[in-house]
Amino acid sequence: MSLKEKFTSISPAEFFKRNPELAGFSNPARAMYQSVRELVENALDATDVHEILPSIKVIIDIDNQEKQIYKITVEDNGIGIPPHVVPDAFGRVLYSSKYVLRQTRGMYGLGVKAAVLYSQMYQEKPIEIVTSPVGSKRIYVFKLKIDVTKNEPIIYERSSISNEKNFHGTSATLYLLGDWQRSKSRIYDYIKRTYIVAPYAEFYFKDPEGNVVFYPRLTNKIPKPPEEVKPHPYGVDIELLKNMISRMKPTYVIKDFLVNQFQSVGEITAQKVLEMAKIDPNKKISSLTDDELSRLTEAMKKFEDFRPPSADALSVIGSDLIELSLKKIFNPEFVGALTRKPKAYQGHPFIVEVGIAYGGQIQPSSEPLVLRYANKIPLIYDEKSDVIWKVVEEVDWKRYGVEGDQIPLVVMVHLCSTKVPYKSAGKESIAEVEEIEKEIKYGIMEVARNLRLFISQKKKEEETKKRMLTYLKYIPEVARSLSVFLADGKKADADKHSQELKTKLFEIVAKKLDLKDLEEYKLYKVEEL
Ligand SMILES: Nc1ncnc2c1ncn2[C@@H]1O[C@H](COP(=O)(O)OP(=O)(O)OP(=O)(O)O)[C@@H](O)[C@H]1O
Repeated sequence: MSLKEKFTSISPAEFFKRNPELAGFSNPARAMYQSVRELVENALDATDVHEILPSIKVIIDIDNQEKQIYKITVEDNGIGIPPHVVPDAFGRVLYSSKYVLRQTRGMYGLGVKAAVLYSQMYQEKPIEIVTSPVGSKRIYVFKLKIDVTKNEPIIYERSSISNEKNFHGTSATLYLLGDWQRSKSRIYDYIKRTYIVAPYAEFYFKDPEGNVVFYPRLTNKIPKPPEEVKPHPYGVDIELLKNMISRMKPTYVIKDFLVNQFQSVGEITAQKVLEMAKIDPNKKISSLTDDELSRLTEAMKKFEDFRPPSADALSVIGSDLIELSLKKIFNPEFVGALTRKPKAYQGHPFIVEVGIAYGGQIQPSSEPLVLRYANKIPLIYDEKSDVIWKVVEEVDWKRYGVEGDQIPLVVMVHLCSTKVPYKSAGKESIAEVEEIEKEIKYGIMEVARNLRLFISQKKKEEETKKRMLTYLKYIPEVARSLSVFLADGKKADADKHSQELKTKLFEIVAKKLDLKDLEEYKLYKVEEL
């Protein structure tokens, strides 16, 4: 037995090739779903974040029936990709344009590369990218794979053609070992739920069985795009400080550095923080010792008077769009939505939005249908381990008037943040961060109160209607008896009195019951009641 270990290091590409499940590629069905997701999310980030109304095409074909190899193409009308970055964007793990403080669907610089790695593990065709940046006179075509050991792209083909029609956007085609039957419902769900929060987008989807679904654009109103922001002092650590300092002029003095490079720090605040950290405000950043950096980090965390992190980096969906979509998709009786005020956790700003739909054509079920979203991405898998599910499950829906074993209830929650605390790189569930959990709870309670009002109003109306219908049965009889009494045996008078009395009695009862819509009842025929 040897007591010696052999040490080596591996590249990030090798790491994710060895552990594909960490990025959501645990089996052919999940891999197929995840690949569609990564491509669609990149397509949306390339459009709505840049105020382009998205037109997105997703086409899945079977490429080799026997081996179950599928061809997945996603095409967008986004900003396109400059040709010199295409190889790295698709062929170098942890290469991204999204490592900035701004809300985007992408975060890790991994998604599409994880799909390429999985793709090349079970079949030989490279990924094909066709792209043209906005205003470009050429359309660029690339075919590439990833050199797993070196974590760099291997380019098989690079060419370009003239861009006659001013096309801008990107089309990416991947071949991969998949399982359509087992991923079908999730992929359909994913596209539909993506559309629910992006009704300003249009989606064309063709599945490998040849079925086509088209989701039309419902509105041209596109939510305000997120802006890039500076870091907030509550979010710093020693490494972040060192990293920022290494990219600055060495002669920069620490006070100016704090004021100019962070949000929520003015001259006076900087002065106070530096006093707390016992650092000379005029000291050059390049000469700060490790000990001083550590004291500074602590002071920044402890200082209580910073303004909260700016929400400019966030882009909400908005309550009107949420309501519009829930109405259109579920055709409910009640719909309500709200966007909460910005809050922060660990220096990261976040906003929670909630939408509730109830009744109408919603399919009743023993549990509410929970639609979870993070930075506009629908989360489909791992529902039960998500903080949103936990909060919805803890709500006592009976308190809000939702009763019965089968309830027609949809609860949608959207969390947007510059840093969504996902539980894994596959981005399927959100961790339990106390501040976020609270916001979700308050958001749901607020909309649910309107639902309670609606339900109790509806109940009252139903009860009133029942009572009215009961009175309607007696009115003709009472009117007839009274009219005979008033008419002293004259038949013509009796008929006249009866008619007048009926109208009068109807009015008295309706007034007493505070009925608004009388026309409905006038149409009832007593014999039918
Ligand atoms: N359709 C597209 N249009 C424009 N740029 C794209 C497109 N697809 C990919 N990119 C660029 O390639 C980069 C890498 O994409 P990738 O999916 O690997 O990671 P990401 O989206 O940055 O993060 P994540 O791993 O969280 O998805 C993106 O940051 C983006 O700049």
